Amino acid sequence: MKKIIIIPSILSADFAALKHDLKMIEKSGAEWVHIDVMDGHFVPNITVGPVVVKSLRKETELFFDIHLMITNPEKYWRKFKEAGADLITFHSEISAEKKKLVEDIRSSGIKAGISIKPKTSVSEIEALLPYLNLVLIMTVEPGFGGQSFMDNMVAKIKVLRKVIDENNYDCLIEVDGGINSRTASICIDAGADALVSGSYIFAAENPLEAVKSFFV
Ligand SMILES: O=C(CO)[C@H](O)[C@H](O)COP(=O)(O)O
Repeated sequence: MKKIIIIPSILSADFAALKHDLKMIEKSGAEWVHIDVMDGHFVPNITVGPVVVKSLRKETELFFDIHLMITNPEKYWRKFKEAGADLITFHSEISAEKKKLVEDIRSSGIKAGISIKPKTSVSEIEALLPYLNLVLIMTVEPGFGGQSFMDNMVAKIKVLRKVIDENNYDCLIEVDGGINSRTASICIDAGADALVSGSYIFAAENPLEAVKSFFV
C-alpha cells in the first residue's frame, strides 16, 4: 500500500503558538506542513508572508509546502524560496506564463506545484504535468479553512490519477479542503497521494491525536 503524505495546515492554528504547533506536527509523525499564503486579492483573505515563513524555518526541519493563493506569484515566489520553502504551489488561474514559472521554481532547487480551484478542470493543466512535482486539487473554494468538502471534486481526482498513471508522470496529487477522517478515505480511494487538513486537526480537543488518526 502506498504511503499517503499527511499535511497539517496551520491556517486554522493559533498564530501566536505556531512554534508549539510545529513541534506537535513533528511529534505526530507527519513530515510536511502546509502554509497558506493569501494576498486579499486572489482570494478574499490575508495570511502570512515570507517573514513569517523565515521565522518558522528556524524552528523546524519539516518540509514546507507553501500554497500561494496570490495574483502575482511570479513577483513573490523567490522571497518564499529564500525564506525556506521546499515546495511552492501557485494557482492555474493566474495570468503569468505558467510553464516558465514552474521551470524557474524548479531550477532554483525546490519543487513546483500548480493548484486548481473547484471550477477549473484537469484539462487546463494537462500540458504542464510532465514538468510538475505536484498538482493541488482544491475541494473547497480557496480562502478560508473550515469549509465542507465538495464531493463533486472526487471525479476530478480520479481523472487526474488516470492521466498521471497512463503517462507515467512523476507528479503527486494533493487534495486540500474539508479533509477529515471520512473525506480522507474518499480521496485516497480516488487516487490522492497527499492530504492537507486544517480545521479537523486544530479544532480538535487533541490536535496531536487528530493528526495521528490519519495514520491508522
Ligand atoms: O487552502 C486552504 C483554504 O484556502 C486550507 O489549507 C484548507 O482549506 C484547509 O483547511 P480545512 O481543512 O479547514 O478545510
